[in-house]
Parts: sequence; structure tokens; C-alpha cells
Amino acid sequence: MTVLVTGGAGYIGSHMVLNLTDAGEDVVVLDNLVTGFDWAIDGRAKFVQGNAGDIDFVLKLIETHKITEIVHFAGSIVVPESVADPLKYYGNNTATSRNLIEAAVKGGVKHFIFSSTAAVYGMTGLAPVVETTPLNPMSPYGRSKLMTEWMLSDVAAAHPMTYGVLRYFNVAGADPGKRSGQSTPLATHLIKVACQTALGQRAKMDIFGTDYETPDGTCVRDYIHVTDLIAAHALLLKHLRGGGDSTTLNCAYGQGYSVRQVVDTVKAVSGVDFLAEEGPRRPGDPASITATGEKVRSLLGWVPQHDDLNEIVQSAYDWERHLMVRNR
Ligand SMILES: NC(=O)c1ccc[n+]([C@@H]2O[C@H](COP(=O)([O-])OP(=O)(O)OC[C@H]3O[C@@H](n4cnc5c(N)ncnc54)[C@H](O)[C@@H]3O)[C@@H](O)[C@H]2O)c1
Ligand SMILES: O=c1ccn([C@@H]2O[C@H](COP(=O)(O)OP(=O)(O)O[C@H]3O[C@H](CO)[C@@H](O)[C@H](O)[C@H]3O)[C@@H](O)[C@H]2O)c(=O)[nH]1
Repeated sequence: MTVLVTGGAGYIGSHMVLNLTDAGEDVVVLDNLVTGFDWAIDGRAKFVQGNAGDIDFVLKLIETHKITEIVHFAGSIVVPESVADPLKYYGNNTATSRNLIEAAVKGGVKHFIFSSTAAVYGMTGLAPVVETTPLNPMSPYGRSKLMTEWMLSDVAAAHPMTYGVLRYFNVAGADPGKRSGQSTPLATHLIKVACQTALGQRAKMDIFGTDYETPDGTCVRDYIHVTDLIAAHALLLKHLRGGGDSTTLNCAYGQGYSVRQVVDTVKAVSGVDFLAEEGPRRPGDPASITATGEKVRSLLGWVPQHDDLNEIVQSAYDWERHLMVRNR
């Protein structure tokens, strides 16, 4: 059994690679390094640089390395960028995934795990969503991911491949052993940006929108530690290998935090009272999105170990400091 991890040089994918290699699995990473880093790929995995949407290239990889499962992280991930440049997202998310799935079917891959997103739900109100909540994505990013979910469902009905879709909520934090973390210097994620500001890498940060219908007027998100998220992937892989049915699961804790709460937590953890300027809304942002995570707990026996905002922020902050030293 060899697992192909697309996007394994990126933030979340590199943590999946560590989880698999720590468990003694054979892993091939396919990444074009557009946002990822080769140094983030664990040395026990084989790295191939290339495009996950190149059918012939991927098919050859599948045959050469006897790939039995694909965990597909590769893609473009910034919600406001998808509003400004939708074709990039329909290209690198929907079309790339379509080609990768074709290669998987042609190569006889048994199981396929896909990184989907909370953004498939869109505007949902303040109540936590469940997997059956109607899907109404409000950004091209969310729609580009939902189309891949639909393709997987159709393909698995027609071919002998099972799949797992994991809808991630807001991922943050780093490997406890500091082997990887969110490393993109221009990342747009709130916790990353706030940590960079606390460390003086940015003169200030912006709070995008203070007039939302939420308790303090700023957007609410369900932040999940990357280690817990990857544990859900490992359990899902086990489920599929054991003959479990294809499934779609929210990955979240069921606890929402506002932008202001996150900024305050980063200030408390870092001890720095940095400047967070209130500004207009950012395009494509839903006001609030949280999920209970009940299905992933009951189906896979997932038990989060790091569901504490202070711990998540501390982990992200420690990684940011580590990166500063590393990049000096
Ligand atoms: N970060 C989050 O909070 C979050 C939340 C929900 C879903 N996701 C999804 O998780 C996945 C991983 O996100 P991330 O935060 O690790 O992002 P990332 O940008 O760090 O990682 C993406 C990786 O994919 C690679 N890549 C991109 N396009 C490729 C292509 N066509 N062929 C080969 N490699 C390619 C990049 O070089 C990078 O290494 C994405 O699919 C994203 O949509 C992320
Ligand atoms: O400098 C910043 C950055 C973000 N925000 C706000 O913080 C919230 C969270 O934003 P961000 O961290 O960029 O995450 P999302 O836009 O919610 O998207 C992330 O989380 C989604 C799942 O919920 C994933 O699908 C996306 O890939 C991932 O980027 C939003 O309200 C932003 O407007 C700010 O106010 N200031």
C-alpha cells in the first residue's frame, strides 16, 4: 500500500505526510511547489514535483509506485482571491481535481480522500451546521470545492472507488514537534496574520468588517488544530481501508470565536498589544460558520485533543517564532 499525497509540501498536507510516515506508511508526495516548500516534506516520503492535474503524469506515478490511496490537498485556498480570479479556482481546484480523479479511476486507486471546506455551506446563520445543512457557497472557492465533492460522488457510484470528503473549518496551529506549520509568508489566515503582527513582521493588521450580525459585529469561525484535523484523516483512511462506505464529514469543534476574540487571544499569548485596525468587510466572507463535528466523532471515533483556542494560538505563535529564526 502506498499513499499519494497531493499538496504534501503545503501546510496541511505536510502534516498528513508526517502522520503517515510516523505510522510507517509508504508515501509519495506530488506537489508543484506553487505555495508549498520542499523542506516541509518529511524525508521518509518520496517527493515528485509536478501538477496534480496532469492525467498521464499522475497515472504513471500511480502505476510506478503502486498507489492504492490518494489524499488530495493540492489546490488554491484564498477566499477573496477566488472572488477576484474565479477561473484560477475553477482551474486549479475543480479542473485539477477532475483530472486527478480520472487518473485515480484509470489507475485502479481504491480510496480517495478530499480536502473540502466549510465554505461549501455559505451563509448559514449563527447555529452550527451539520452535513445535511443545505449547501449554498458564496464564493467561487466554495463552489469550486463543492463541484469536486459532486464529481467524487458520481464517480464512486460508477467505479469501484470509495471516497471521504472532509470539510475543514478554519485550520491553525502546527506540529507539536515543530517539524511543519503554516509557512507561507503572505498567508491571509487570521491567526497567522495576527501572530506575524505580534512579532513585528507586519506594522498592523486589519479587522475585516465590524457590522456583521454576530455578537460583537465581527465574523465567527470554528478554529481547529491541524493535529486534530490530521487525526481525522488517519481515522478516515482506516475506515475506508476497512471497507467503510464513502462519507462526507465536517471537521470542527462546535465552538465559534469572533475575529476580535482571536485578536485578543493572540495579544494575550504574545504579550504584545499590536495595532488591529477596523476596516470594511472582505468579499466572500460569511458572517458565521461553525459545526458540531458530531458525525466525525460518532462514525470515526474522533476525539479532539487540542480544542482550546489558547493552545491553538500558542502553537501557531511558537511556529511563527521558529520560522523567524529559521529564515534569518
Ligand atoms: N487552511 C485552511 O484553513 C483550509 C480550510 C479548509 C480547506 N482547506 C483545504 O486544504 C487543502 C490544503 O490547504 P493548505 O492550507 O495546506 O494550503 P497550502 O497552499 O499550504 O497547500 C497547498 C499545496 O498544494 C500545492 N499545489 C497547489 N496546486 C497544485 C497543483 N495543481 N499540483 C500540485 N500541487 C499543487 C501547493 O504547492 C501547496 O504545497 C486545500 O485543498 C484547501 O482548500 C484548507
Ligand atoms: O487579516 C485578517 C485576516 C482575516 N480576517 C477575518 O478573519 C476571518 C477568518 O478569515 P481567514 O483566516 O482568512 O479564513 P477564511 O476566509 O474563513 O477561510 C479559511 O477557512 C476556510 C474554512 O472555513 C477554508 O476553506 C479556507 O481555505 C481558509 O483560508 C474572516 O472573517 C476574515 O475576514 C481579518 O479580519 N483580518
